[in-house]
Amino acid sequence: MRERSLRQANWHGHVLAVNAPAGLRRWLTAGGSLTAQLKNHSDSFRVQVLHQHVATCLADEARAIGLHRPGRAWEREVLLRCDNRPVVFAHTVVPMSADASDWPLFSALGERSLGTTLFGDPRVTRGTLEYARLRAGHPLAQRARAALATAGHALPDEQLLYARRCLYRRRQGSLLVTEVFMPTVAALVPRTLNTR
Ligand SMILES: C=C(O[C@@H]1C=C(C(=O)O)C=C[C@H]1O)C(=O)O
Repeated sequence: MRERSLRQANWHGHVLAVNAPAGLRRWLTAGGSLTAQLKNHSDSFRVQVLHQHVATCLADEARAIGLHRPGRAWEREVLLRCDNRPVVFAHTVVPMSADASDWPLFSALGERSLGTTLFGDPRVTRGTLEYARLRAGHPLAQRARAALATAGHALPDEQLLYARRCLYRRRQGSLLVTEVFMPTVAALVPRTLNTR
């Protein structure tokens, strides 16, 4: 049981349940596209693709994407960088049952933001946001730390990581986006005259 609890998070429907610091809470609860928000808080924004491949989905996301147990899914993991500093580790899964017509742009995204294909598409519906504080043993916390360490921005082991996830649907397909926010995101400042 202990092993299971370390590798799975308690996802809550209300951000206050995870007791996130105020500076993070506003990001966790921000509506609309995270990409658009981050672009408005930086002079340069980049999606660094870590990988996009077939993998076994995580234990605490199987049911969310309609699987009875962890199974194969398309998995995309990226670091979102503001002014070249990684601020969000994002993990997206699409069940293999989805076909190309459900998410026509997903497989060829490259360094384009997934958000640009979700927001503005009238066929996409967005579910409710869920929030969690990830223990150090959660696979997404481990992957986020590894990605940050590789990028030269290692986090102390005791650093708490807060995440949110949201289920998107389009035609017969589902797509689950989980975003792990780095503490540095709280220091971003809006660009008031951003004309991009
Ligand atoms: C869902 C969005 O797309 C963002 C970009 C992602 C990507 O390119 O893989 C993943 C998650 C998001 O942080 C968004 O911008 O809101």
